[in-house]
Amino acid sequence: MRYISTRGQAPVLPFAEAMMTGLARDGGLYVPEAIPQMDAGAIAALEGQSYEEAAFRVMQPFVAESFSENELRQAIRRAYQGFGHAARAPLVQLAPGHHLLELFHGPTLAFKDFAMQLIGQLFQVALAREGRRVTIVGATSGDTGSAAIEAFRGLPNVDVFILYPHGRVSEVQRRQMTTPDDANVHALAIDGTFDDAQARLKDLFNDHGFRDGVGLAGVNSINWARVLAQVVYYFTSAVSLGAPHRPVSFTVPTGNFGDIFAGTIARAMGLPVDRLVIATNQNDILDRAMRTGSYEVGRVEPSVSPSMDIQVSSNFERALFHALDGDGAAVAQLMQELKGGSFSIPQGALQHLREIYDSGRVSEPETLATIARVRAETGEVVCPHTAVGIKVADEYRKAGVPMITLATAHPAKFPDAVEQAIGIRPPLPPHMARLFDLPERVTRVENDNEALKSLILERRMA
Ligand SMILES: Cc1ncc(COP(=O)(O)O)c(C=O)c1O
Ligand SMILES: N[C@@H](CCOP(=O)(O)O)C(=O)O
Repeated sequence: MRYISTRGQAPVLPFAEAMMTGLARDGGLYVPEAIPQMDAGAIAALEGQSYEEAAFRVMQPFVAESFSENELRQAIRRAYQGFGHAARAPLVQLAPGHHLLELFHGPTLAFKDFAMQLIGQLFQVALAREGRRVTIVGATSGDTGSAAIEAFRGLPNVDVFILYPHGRVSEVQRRQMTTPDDANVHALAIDGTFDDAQARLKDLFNDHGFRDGVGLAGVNSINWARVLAQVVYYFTSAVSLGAPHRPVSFTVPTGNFGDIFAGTIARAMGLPVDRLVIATNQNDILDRAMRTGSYEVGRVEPSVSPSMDIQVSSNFERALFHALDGDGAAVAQLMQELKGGSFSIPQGALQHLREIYDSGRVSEPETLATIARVRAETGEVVCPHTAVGIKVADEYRKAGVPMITLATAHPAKFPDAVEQAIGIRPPLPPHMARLFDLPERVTRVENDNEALKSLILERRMA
């Protein structure tokens, strides 16, 4: 399996290289040249298997040229052994025909752990094999950062720099990033929004001299390996509700479009997915784009679901690439137009996207009201991102097609929002009991590439 860039001008790479590279050298995102297929028999055979076995079967064709079967199995075993639930990604029924897929049983309590724990393992195999070291720089609206720090802290051949928007993540999220005392971990609070952090990260990748000099690697969902690991739970949850014998739909709280794009890959591999529903908070660029065909960047407005406070949604580029039949030049042209603030999705591509995705937007009062309603009706306490998903899912539920809403984070990561909605502060699990007692270590940085480059050069342990 070879990986190509969505902009068509970067070297074609095998899986391990695409994983270590992050952003393609032409500014695009790596995608597989072809999507491996799973027929109905292979999908049905996932029934009753462990999460680890399902992960192996789903991912192996994508990575076979880079990792042996044994390397992949070991990496998967190590990645998920620390999860707090035997099923890894359990399903809970919310109402008849509506299920929550709980993706927050990993060490940092958000769905990011599924991919980050695995790529932490795969990076170690690849780095040891090549005797290399890398400088990971990540941009986060709260959850990617803590998951990356947890996966890479203390490793001798990796420095981790995480950029988060100052004052725009929850206190639990911030402390998860600022309290680890490992010398290779650097939390950086940028003066700006998540979009600014992500733009600076892409600038670093597009500065080839700097990139090559520090061995820059990325663990945001610009990294194909992040998307791949997230494909697995679409299969395991759908199979436990009757796939491949009946279709299911998914509603996905969406920001950078990585998680829902993983669902798109599951569907392209042969999983019978009826609808993939994009759920946004008030930062609703994706919902507007689906409704109007115009992708227009607005201001990032802080919300009670801060991890989705995103306007420039990285992985939408991957969806466009597929919708444009793999025309890298056309994608590059749209991304060029985006520098001016907007582009129009070509009509054929928009039609293709609408065949796969529905979308909805949830306001702040609606998010809080949904947390309260779910608590009253089911006893479940959900995080604000999950509440956004549940509200939109309810608009698209259909008789005979189970709806699975992705519960992307644990409510204890967002105690202020949950308390505002239901008057309860959900407790942190025991392994995080000391979070509020530990000293914080963070550096404020300007929203400026030269300042950022100097800081990284000064701090890395090369
Ligand atoms: C809790 C939570 N929910 C939803 C999302 C949106 O996921 P994606 O960016 O993959 O669309 C994020 C972060 O991105 C998140 O941290
Ligand atoms: N919500 C994310 C934003 C970054 O998304 P990624 O999936 O591209 O890493 C976060 O919590 O940081």
